Amino acid sequence: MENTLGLEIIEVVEQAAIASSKWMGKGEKNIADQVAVEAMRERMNKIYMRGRIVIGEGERDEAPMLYIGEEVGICTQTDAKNFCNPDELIEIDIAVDPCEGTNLVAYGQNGSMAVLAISEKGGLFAAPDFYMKKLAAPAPAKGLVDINKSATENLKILSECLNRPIADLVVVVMDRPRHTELIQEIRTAGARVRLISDGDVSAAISCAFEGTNIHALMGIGAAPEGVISAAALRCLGGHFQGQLIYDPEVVKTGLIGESKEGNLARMKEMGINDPDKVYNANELASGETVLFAACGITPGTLMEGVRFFNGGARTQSLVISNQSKTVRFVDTIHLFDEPKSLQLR
Ligand SMILES: O=C(COP(=O)(O)O)[C@@H](O)[C@H](O)[C@H](O)[C@H](O)COP(=O)(O)O
Ligand SMILES: [Mn+2]
Ligand SMILES: [Mn+2]
Repeated sequence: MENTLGLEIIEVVEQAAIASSKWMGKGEKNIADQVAVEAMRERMNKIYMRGRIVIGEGERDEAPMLYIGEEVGICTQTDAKNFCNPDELIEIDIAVDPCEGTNLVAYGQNGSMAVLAISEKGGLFAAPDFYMKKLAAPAPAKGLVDINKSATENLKILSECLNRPIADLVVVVMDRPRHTELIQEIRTAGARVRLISDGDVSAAISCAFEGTNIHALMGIGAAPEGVISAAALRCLGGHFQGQLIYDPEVVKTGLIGESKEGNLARMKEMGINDPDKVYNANELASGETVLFAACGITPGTLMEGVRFFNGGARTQSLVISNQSKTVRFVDTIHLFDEPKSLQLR
Protein backbone atom coordinates (compact mmCIF):
# COMPACT_ATOMS: atom_id res chain seq x y z
CA MET A 1 0.00 0.00 0.00
CA GLU A 2 2.72 2.29 1.05
CA ASN A 3 5.18 2.81 -1.79
CA THR A 4 3.44 5.35 -3.97
CA LEU A 5 1.00 6.49 -1.32
CA GLY A 6 3.79 7.71 0.92
CA LEU A 7 4.88 10.11 -1.79
CA GLU A 8 1.44 11.19 -2.89
CA ILE A 9 0.18 12.04 0.56
CA ILE A 10 3.01 14.53 0.91
CA GLU A 11 1.40 16.46 -1.91
CA VAL A 12 -2.02 16.15 -0.31
CA VAL A 13 -0.89 17.89 2.89
CA GLU A 14 1.32 20.34 0.98
CA GLN A 15 -1.58 21.50 -1.20
CA ALA A 16 -3.85 21.92 1.80
CA ALA A 17 -1.19 23.88 3.67
CA ILE A 18 -0.45 26.20 0.74
CA ALA A 19 -4.15 26.93 0.20
CA SER A 20 -4.75 27.64 3.86
CA SER A 21 -1.63 29.73 4.34
CA LYS A 22 -2.93 32.25 1.81
CA TRP A 23 -5.48 33.11 4.51
CA MET A 24 -2.89 33.37 7.27
CA GLY A 25 -3.51 36.38 9.47
CA LYS A 26 -6.74 37.41 7.77
CA GLY A 27 -9.00 36.64 10.69
CA GLU A 28 -11.12 34.28 8.59
CA LYS A 29 -10.87 30.86 10.23
CA ASN A 30 -13.70 29.29 8.25
CA ILE A 31 -12.19 30.26 4.92
CA ALA A 32 -8.73 29.11 5.99
CA ASP A 33 -10.31 25.77 6.84
CA GLN A 34 -12.53 25.52 3.76
CA VAL A 35 -9.75 26.12 1.23
CA ALA A 36 -7.58 23.51 2.95
CA VAL A 37 -10.42 21.00 2.77
CA GLU A 38 -10.98 21.70 -0.94
CA ALA A 39 -7.29 21.44 -1.80
CA MET A 40 -6.85 18.25 0.18
CA ARG A 41 -9.88 16.64 -1.41
CA GLU A 42 -8.88 17.65 -4.94
CA ARG A 43 -5.38 16.17 -4.60
CA MET A 44 -6.63 13.06 -2.80
CA ASN A 45 -9.04 12.30 -5.60
CA LYS A 46 -6.12 12.05 -8.03
CA ILE A 47 -4.49 9.22 -6.10
CA TYR A 48 -4.85 5.68 -7.40
CA MET A 49 -6.55 4.34 -4.26
CA ARG A 50 -9.83 3.32 -2.69
CA GLY A 51 -10.04 5.51 0.36
CA ARG A 52 -12.73 6.27 2.91
CA ILE A 53 -12.72 9.15 5.36
CA VAL A 54 -13.15 7.84 8.91
CA ILE A 55 -12.22 11.06 10.67
CA GLY A 56 -12.98 14.22 8.79
CA GLU A 57 -14.82 17.44 8.70
CA GLY A 58 -17.92 18.19 10.71
CA GLU A 59 -19.61 15.00 11.79
CA ARG A 60 -22.26 17.20 13.31
CA ASP A 61 -22.47 20.10 10.87
CA GLU A 62 -22.74 17.77 7.85
CA ALA A 63 -19.84 19.41 6.05
CA PRO A 64 -20.06 19.03 2.28
CA MET A 65 -16.51 17.73 1.83
CA LEU A 66 -14.21 15.22 3.43
CA TYR A 67 -17.11 14.21 5.60
CA ILE A 68 -17.02 10.96 7.52
CA GLY A 69 -17.83 8.13 5.14
CA GLU A 70 -16.85 10.05 2.00
CA GLU A 71 -15.00 7.92 -0.50
CA VAL A 72 -11.82 9.40 -1.93
CA GLY A 73 -9.29 8.44 -4.58
CA ILE A 74 -9.53 7.91 -8.34
CA CYS A 75 -10.85 4.42 -7.84
CA THR A 76 -13.91 5.63 -5.97
CA GLN A 77 -15.01 8.11 -8.64
CA THR A 78 -18.08 7.40 -10.77
CA ASP A 79 -16.02 6.82 -13.95
CA ALA A 80 -13.42 4.70 -12.08
CA LYS A 81 -13.84 1.62 -14.24
CA ASN A 82 -12.42 3.55 -17.23
CA PHE A 83 -8.96 3.63 -15.71
CA CYS A 84 -8.72 1.29 -12.75
CA ASN A 85 -9.94 -1.95 -11.37
CA PRO A 86 -11.04 -1.16 -7.82
CA ASP A 87 -11.04 -4.85 -6.95
CA GLU A 88 -7.27 -4.90 -7.32
CA LEU A 89 -6.84 -2.34 -4.58
CA ILE A 90 -7.14 -2.74 -0.84
CA GLU A 91 -9.55 -0.39 0.88
CA ILE A 92 -7.93 2.17 3.10
CA ASP A 93 -9.19 4.37 5.91
CA ILE A 94 -8.11 7.98 6.22
CA ALA A 95 -8.26 10.44 9.12
CA VAL A 96 -7.87 14.06 8.06
CA ASP A 97 -7.59 17.46 9.64
CA PRO A 98 -6.91 19.69 6.62
CA CYS A 99 -6.39 22.73 8.83
CA GLU A 100 -5.42 21.73 12.35
CA GLY A 101 -5.41 25.02 14.22
CA THR A 102 -7.80 27.17 12.20
CA ASN A 103 -7.57 29.95 14.78
CA LEU A 104 -3.78 29.82 14.60
CA VAL A 105 -3.92 30.37 10.85
CA ALA A 106 -6.56 33.09 11.10
CA TYR A 107 -4.53 35.04 13.66
CA GLY A 108 -1.09 34.33 12.23
CA GLN A 109 0.09 32.24 15.17
CA ASN A 110 2.47 29.29 15.29
CA GLY A 111 1.60 25.61 15.31
CA SER A 112 -0.97 25.01 12.55
CA MET A 113 -0.63 22.18 10.06
CA ALA A 114 -2.47 20.17 7.41
CA VAL A 115 -2.44 16.61 8.65
CA LEU A 116 -3.69 13.11 7.90
CA ALA A 117 -3.22 9.50 8.90
CA ILE A 118 -3.85 6.42 6.77
CA SER A 119 -4.25 2.74 7.49
CA GLU A 120 -5.90 -0.28 5.93
CA LYS A 121 -9.67 -0.55 6.45
CA GLY A 122 -10.48 -0.71 10.15
CA GLY A 123 -6.99 0.36 11.16
CA LEU A 124 -7.97 3.70 12.70
CA PHE A 125 -10.41 4.21 15.57
CA ALA A 126 -13.43 6.04 14.20
CA ALA A 127 -13.68 8.36 17.18
CA PRO A 128 -16.88 10.33 17.68
CA ASP A 129 -16.52 14.10 17.58
CA PHE A 130 -16.15 14.17 21.38
CA TYR A 131 -13.49 15.52 23.66
CA MET A 132 -10.63 13.28 24.71
CA LYS A 133 -8.39 13.34 27.76
CA LYS A 134 -4.87 12.85 26.45
CA LEU A 135 -1.43 11.97 27.70
CA ALA A 136 1.53 12.04 25.32
CA ALA A 137 5.14 11.52 26.34
CA PRO A 138 8.53 10.53 24.88
CA ALA A 139 9.42 6.91 24.08
CA PRO A 140 11.48 6.23 27.26
CA ALA A 141 8.31 6.84 29.31
CA LYS A 142 6.07 4.66 27.15
CA GLY A 143 3.85 2.42 29.25
CA LEU A 144 5.25 3.87 32.47
CA VAL A 145 3.37 7.15 32.64
CA ASP A 146 -0.37 6.57 32.89
CA ILE A 147 -3.40 8.75 32.25
CA ASN A 148 -4.98 7.33 35.41
CA LYS A 149 -2.10 8.58 37.55
CA SER A 150 -1.98 12.15 38.80
CA ALA A 151 0.07 14.75 36.94
CA THR A 152 2.41 14.83 39.94
CA GLU A 153 3.06 11.08 39.75
CA ASN A 154 3.54 11.20 35.99
CA LEU A 155 6.05 14.02 36.32
CA LYS A 156 8.08 11.94 38.77
CA ILE A 157 8.06 9.01 36.32
CA LEU A 158 8.99 11.29 33.42
CA SER A 159 11.82 12.77 35.44
CA GLU A 160 13.26 9.30 36.06
CA CYS A 161 12.75 8.05 32.51
CA LEU A 162 14.27 11.15 30.92
CA ASN A 163 16.94 11.43 33.56
CA ARG A 164 16.30 15.10 34.26
CA PRO A 165 14.89 16.98 37.23
CA ILE A 166 11.19 17.80 37.23
CA ALA A 167 12.15 21.48 36.99
CA ASP A 168 13.59 20.74 33.53
CA LEU A 169 10.36 19.26 32.22
CA VAL A 170 7.97 21.22 30.01
CA VAL A 171 4.34 20.14 29.76
CA VAL A 172 2.04 21.48 27.06
CA VAL A 173 -1.52 22.13 28.17
CA MET A 174 -4.34 23.78 26.23
CA ASP A 175 -5.20 27.13 27.76
CA ARG A 176 -8.76 26.38 28.84
CA PRO A 177 -10.71 26.90 32.08
CA ARG A 178 -11.10 23.11 32.32
CA HIS A 179 -7.35 22.89 32.93
CA THR A 180 -7.01 25.40 35.78
CA GLU A 181 -6.40 22.72 38.40
CA LEU A 182 -4.16 20.63 36.15
CA ILE A 183 -1.95 23.64 35.39
CA GLN A 184 -1.73 24.45 39.09
CA GLU A 185 -0.77 20.87 39.93
CA ILE A 186 1.98 20.75 37.28
CA ARG A 187 3.43 24.02 38.51
CA THR A 188 3.26 22.93 42.14
CA ALA A 189 5.08 19.71 41.23
CA GLY A 190 7.90 21.91 39.91
CA ALA A 191 7.56 21.48 36.16
CA ARG A 192 7.00 24.23 33.64
CA VAL A 193 3.83 24.67 31.61
CA ARG A 194 3.61 25.76 28.03
CA LEU A 195 0.08 26.97 27.38
CA ILE A 196 -1.26 26.72 23.86
CA SER A 197 -4.44 28.28 22.53
CA ASP A 198 -4.95 25.58 19.86
CA GLY A 199 -3.12 22.80 18.05
CA ASP A 200 -2.62 19.85 20.35
CA VAL A 201 -1.60 17.50 17.49
CA SER A 202 1.65 19.39 17.08
CA ALA A 203 2.21 19.30 20.84
CA ALA A 204 1.57 15.55 21.09
CA ILE A 205 3.91 14.65 18.24
CA SER A 206 6.61 17.01 19.49
CA CYS A 207 6.91 14.84 22.64
CA ALA A 208 8.43 12.09 20.52
CA PHE A 209 11.28 14.28 19.26
CA GLU A 210 14.20 15.10 21.51
CA GLY A 211 15.21 18.72 21.24
CA THR A 212 11.72 20.19 21.01
CA ASN A 213 11.77 20.99 24.73
CA ILE A 214 8.30 19.45 25.03
CA HIS A 215 8.17 16.47 27.37
CA ALA A 216 4.46 15.81 27.73
CA LEU A 217 1.01 16.83 26.59
CA MET A 218 -1.63 16.65 29.30
CA GLY A 219 -5.30 17.58 29.38
CA ILE A 220 -8.39 17.53 27.23
CA GLY A 221 -8.58 18.27 23.50
CA ALA A 222 -10.67 16.87 20.69
CA ALA A 223 -10.96 13.12 20.07
CA PRO A 224 -10.39 13.14 16.28
CA GLU A 225 -7.10 14.96 16.83
CA GLY A 226 -6.28 12.32 19.44
CA VAL A 227 -6.53 9.53 16.87
CA ILE A 228 -4.33 11.41 14.41
CA SER A 229 -1.76 12.09 17.13
CA ALA A 230 -1.87 8.44 18.17
CA ALA A 231 -1.10 7.32 14.61
CA ALA A 232 2.10 9.38 14.62
CA LEU A 233 3.12 8.40 18.13
CA ARG A 234 2.55 4.73 17.43
CA CYS A 235 4.99 4.92 14.50
CA LEU A 236 7.44 6.99 16.54
CA GLY A 237 7.34 4.67 19.58
CA GLY A 238 6.14 7.44 21.87
CA HIS A 239 3.53 7.21 24.58
CA PHE A 240 -0.08 8.15 23.84
CA GLN A 241 -3.24 7.42 25.77
CA GLY A 242 -6.70 8.83 25.18
CA GLN A 243 -9.98 8.56 27.03
CA LEU A 244 -13.24 9.84 25.54
CA ILE A 245 -14.99 12.48 27.60
CA TYR A 246 -18.75 12.08 27.43
CA ASP A 247 -19.76 14.34 30.32
CA PRO A 248 -20.03 17.99 29.14
CA GLU A 249 -19.60 19.10 32.78
CA VAL A 250 -15.97 17.94 32.71
CA VAL A 251 -15.12 20.09 29.71
CA LYS A 252 -16.85 23.22 31.02
CA THR A 253 -16.50 25.25 27.81
CA GLY A 254 -17.28 22.46 25.39
CA LEU A 255 -19.67 22.58 22.49
CA ILE A 256 -19.61 18.84 22.00
CA GLY A 257 -22.55 16.70 23.07
CA GLU A 258 -25.91 17.87 24.36
CA SER A 259 -25.96 15.77 27.51
CA LYS A 260 -24.06 13.05 29.27
CA GLU A 261 -26.93 10.61 28.66
CA GLY A 262 -27.13 11.52 24.96
CA ASN A 263 -23.39 11.06 24.55
CA LEU A 264 -23.44 7.71 26.33
CA ALA A 265 -26.24 6.53 24.06
CA ARG A 266 -24.32 7.65 21.03
CA MET A 267 -21.21 5.76 22.15
CA LYS A 268 -23.29 2.62 22.59
CA GLU A 269 -24.71 3.02 19.08
CA MET A 270 -21.17 3.20 17.80
CA GLY A 271 -20.27 -0.05 19.52
CA ILE A 272 -18.25 1.56 22.31
CA ASN A 273 -19.33 -0.61 25.22
CA ASP A 274 -16.93 0.69 27.83
CA PRO A 275 -17.29 4.49 27.79
CA ASP A 276 -14.42 4.94 30.27
CA LYS A 277 -11.92 2.84 28.37
CA VAL A 278 -8.42 4.25 28.12
CA TYR A 279 -7.07 3.67 24.62
CA ASN A 280 -3.38 3.49 23.84
CA ALA A 281 -1.71 4.43 20.55
CA ASN A 282 -1.85 0.84 19.28
CA GLU A 283 -5.58 0.71 19.85
CA LEU A 284 -6.34 4.08 18.29
CA ALA A 285 -4.17 3.31 15.28
CA SER A 286 -4.29 -0.47 15.24
CA GLY A 287 -3.65 -1.16 11.55
CA GLU A 288 -0.75 -3.20 10.30
CA THR A 289 0.26 -0.30 8.09
CA VAL A 290 0.09 3.22 9.47
CA LEU A 291 1.15 6.29 7.54
CA PHE A 292 1.14 9.84 8.85
CA ALA A 293 1.75 13.09 6.97
CA ALA A 294 1.69 16.71 8.05
CA CYS A 295 2.72 20.00 6.44
CA GLY A 296 3.26 23.19 8.40
CA ILE A 297 0.85 26.02 7.57
CA THR A 298 2.30 28.48 10.07
CA PRO A 299 5.75 27.81 11.64
CA GLY A 300 5.79 25.19 14.35
CA THR A 301 8.01 23.18 16.65
CA LEU A 302 8.64 20.51 14.04
CA MET A 303 8.07 22.18 10.69
CA GLU A 304 8.42 25.51 9.01
CA GLY A 305 5.25 27.16 7.79
CA VAL A 306 4.54 27.90 4.12
CA ARG A 307 6.83 30.59 2.73
CA PHE A 308 5.88 32.29 -0.52
CA PHE A 309 8.41 33.75 -2.94
CA ASN A 310 8.11 35.42 -6.30
CA GLY A 311 6.74 32.59 -8.44
CA GLY A 312 6.22 29.88 -5.89
CA ALA A 313 6.18 28.62 -2.33
CA ARG A 314 8.32 26.48 -0.09
CA THR A 315 6.86 23.96 2.35
CA GLN A 316 8.12 21.60 5.00
CA SER A 317 6.36 18.33 5.71
CA LEU A 318 6.76 15.34 7.96
CA VAL A 319 5.95 11.85 6.69
CA ILE A 320 6.10 8.87 9.01
CA SER A 321 5.67 5.20 8.12
CA ASN A 322 5.60 2.22 10.44
CA GLN A 323 6.30 -0.10 7.51
CA SER A 324 9.46 1.45 6.12
CA LYS A 325 10.26 2.70 9.65
CA THR A 326 11.04 6.13 8.28
CA VAL A 327 10.54 9.64 9.58
CA ARG A 328 11.06 12.02 6.69
CA PHE A 329 11.22 15.76 6.79
CA VAL A 330 10.43 16.86 3.26
CA ASP A 331 11.41 20.30 2.04
CA THR A 332 9.60 21.18 -1.20
CA ILE A 333 9.73 24.11 -3.58
CA HIS A 334 6.47 24.56 -5.49
CA LEU A 335 6.75 26.51 -8.72
CA PHE A 336 3.62 28.45 -9.66
CA ASP A 337 5.17 30.52 -12.45
CA GLU A 338 8.52 30.72 -14.21
CA PRO A 339 10.77 31.31 -11.19
CA LYS A 340 13.07 34.34 -11.07
CA SER A 341 15.46 32.52 -8.75
CA LEU A 342 15.40 29.72 -6.21
CA GLN A 343 16.64 30.13 -2.70
CA LEU A 344 18.87 27.32 -1.49
CA ARG A 345 18.04 27.68 2.22
O1 LIG B 1 -6.93 23.37 18.64
C1 LIG B 1 -7.57 22.56 18.03
C2 LIG B 1 -8.53 23.02 17.03
O2 LIG B 1 -8.58 22.22 15.85
P1 LIG B 1 -9.27 22.80 14.51
O3 LIG B 1 -10.72 22.97 14.79
O4 LIG B 1 -9.01 21.68 13.56
O5 LIG B 1 -8.60 24.05 14.14
C3 LIG B 1 -7.35 21.11 18.32
O6 LIG B 1 -5.97 20.87 18.33
C4 LIG B 1 -7.91 20.67 19.69
O7 LIG B 1 -7.63 19.31 19.92
C5 LIG B 1 -9.38 20.65 19.87
O8 LIG B 1 -10.07 20.73 18.64
C6 LIG B 1 -9.90 21.55 20.92
O9 LIG B 1 -9.36 21.37 22.18
C7 LIG B 1 -11.40 21.46 21.08
O10 LIG B 1 -11.80 22.75 21.09
P2 LIG B 1 -12.00 23.65 22.44
O11 LIG B 1 -13.39 23.42 22.85
O12 LIG B 1 -11.74 25.04 21.96
O13 LIG B 1 -10.98 23.22 23.44
MN1 LIG C 1 -8.00 20.21 14.55
MN1 LIG D 1 -9.33 21.47 11.49
